[in-house]
Amino acid sequence: MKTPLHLEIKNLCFSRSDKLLFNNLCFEFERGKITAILGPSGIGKTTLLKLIGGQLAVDSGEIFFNQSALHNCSTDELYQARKKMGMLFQSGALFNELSVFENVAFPLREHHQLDQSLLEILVLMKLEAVGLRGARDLMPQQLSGGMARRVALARAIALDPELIMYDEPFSGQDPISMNVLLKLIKQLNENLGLTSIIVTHDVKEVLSIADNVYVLADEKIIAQGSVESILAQTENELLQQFLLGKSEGPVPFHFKSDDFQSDLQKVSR
Ligand SMILES: Nc1ncnc2c1ncn2[C@@H]1O[C@H](COP(=O)(O)OP(=O)(O)OP(=O)(O)O)[C@@H](O)[C@H]1O
Repeated sequence: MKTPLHLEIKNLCFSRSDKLLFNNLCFEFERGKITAILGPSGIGKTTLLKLIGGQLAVDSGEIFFNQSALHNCSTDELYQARKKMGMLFQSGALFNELSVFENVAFPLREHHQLDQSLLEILVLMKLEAVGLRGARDLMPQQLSGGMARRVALARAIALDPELIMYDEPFSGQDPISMNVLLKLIKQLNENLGLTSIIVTHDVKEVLSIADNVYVLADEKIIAQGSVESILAQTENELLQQFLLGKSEGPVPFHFKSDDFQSDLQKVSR
């Protein structure tokens, strides 16, 4: 028997400022797996994460989390579901006026009435998981970019989420920090039994840890499946251009415009 999906999106349609982003798309996220969402800039990857997290509402379509409908649930049900989701957003800034310890403690204080010793144990466990227990007393300004990202990750897992969504977790990282983060995401996924969704432009890197991949372009899913099956689609020109980052291919260099000659003739002399 097929294991029930952790998260399922059916027939999603969504527009933003009159621009159609998703035209009847379906996604399946298996429990315990890492799924990468890839696609050119502005295609709607961050928007998809916001739809899953309920920060945006679908125009039409259905979203099921643990087989419960999120697209038409009450505010309280959405709040309960969101407690099971961790998010690490691109701009996932830490609170500058709070220490590393207090940043990680923040969601625990917000959602639970814990006594101080239990709170400390939980925070130290999360910091240990990202290798930064020794940095508990530092302030965010004292951290490198990579360390700050790891503290944000410790904060994202503070409430023991089932699902974690990463938006561009590697942006601005040097190669060493990038590899540390990749390893960490994979380890957390395995050790905590998380379902992970990663939106990123770092194609090669994310394919090294992902189980499944969706590639978006032109309001559609142009490829989906295991990493192996995606890489094997050598005849899919659009996919290849995207995966290999080629400047030549189906994705045009020129923004849609009128004929160049007639445009030049219109220039008043
Ligand atoms: N608050 C907003 N109001 C209106 N339109 C928005 C808003 N935020 C984003 N958009 C538009 O929605 C589209 C999708 O944006 P989104 O950030 O989801 O793309 P993306 O694929 O994540 O891009 P990138 O890879 O550059 O981060 C873009 O055309 C963007 O201009």
